[in-house]
Amino acid sequence: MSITVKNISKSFGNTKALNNVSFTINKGEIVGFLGPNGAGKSTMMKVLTTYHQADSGEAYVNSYDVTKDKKNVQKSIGYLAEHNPLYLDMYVKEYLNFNAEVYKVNKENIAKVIEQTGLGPESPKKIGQLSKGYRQRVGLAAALLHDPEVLILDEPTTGLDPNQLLEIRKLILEIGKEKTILLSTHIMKEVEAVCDRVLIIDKGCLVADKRLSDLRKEEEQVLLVEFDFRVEEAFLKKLPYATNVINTGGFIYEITFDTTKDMRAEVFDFAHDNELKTLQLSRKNKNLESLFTELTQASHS
Ligand SMILES: Nc1ncnc2c1ncn2[C@@H]1O[C@H](COP(=O)(O)OP(=O)(O)OP(=O)(O)O)[C@@H](O)[C@H]1O
Repeated sequence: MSITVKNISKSFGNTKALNNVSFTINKGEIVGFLGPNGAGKSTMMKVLTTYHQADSGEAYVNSYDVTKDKKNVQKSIGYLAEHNPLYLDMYVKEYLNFNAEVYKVNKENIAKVIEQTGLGPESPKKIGQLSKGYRQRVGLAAALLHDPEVLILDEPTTGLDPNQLLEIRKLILEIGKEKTILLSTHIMKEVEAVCDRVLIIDKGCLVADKRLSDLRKEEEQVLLVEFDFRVEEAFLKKLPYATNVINTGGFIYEITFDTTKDMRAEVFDFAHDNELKTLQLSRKNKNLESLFTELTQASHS
């Protein structure tokens, strides 16, 4: 087990930032830590990196206790903070060299992390001259310098343009082949793009712990279809796998299917065979986004 969290609670004054949170992360997993603003993501990460001490509960990284064995925990973790502090006047190599000295890391690792994070062509430049995406790579390179088993990334793609975002995600996937990664975000697409599993936290409480593959399997398929005529709901229910039909207004119907097979072609053919015209047909899927909304909005409304 790379990370074990048991009943962790942490308050700041009257704010309960973490409320009895428990989860485990296996070696080699990429886990998304998803939650609205202020849900407790950064606080949890800071407990794991030993920056914050929890009020109660236990947490272990690489089997080391975060309160009793801070040194070994820190050696096991590479951390990219939300506001990644970089010295903009330093050259990339100089910055990594500085980090290697501070953390007493073998300097041979510098070339390795430059290669690993694709910083090669930019490495002779000053950090201040780099784009935000490349600055984030410098942060990642620094986090990887001591070759930690676990990487903790706090909102690693915030503020990046769409191209930089895709590149950093690709890099995270690549690094994830060798490391356990816990990454916080409020972007659901990010979780879908890079994670094996998602933990959803809301108001300090863990409200979901799901494998993305299970979530995909569980998904019901909901199609929104508009015909040129009124059709009886019971008639539409004759479609294979149809479990529910709702007329949402006019000649528009929301049809739920209990199958992973894409039913759009089937609906189109059904309309055609019954002399109906299909004016629109779209998939309104139940996915991570709807799960997130379901779990985090109930308590906000
Ligand atoms: N050092 C602190 N002092 C006081 N309150 C804090 C401190 N750190 C966090 N909090 C509070 O604890 C709660 C959880 O904050 P946290 O930063 O962990 O949330 P988050 O999920 O990371 O949010 P975001 O997505 O906005 O970064 C918030 O209500 C926040 O205001």
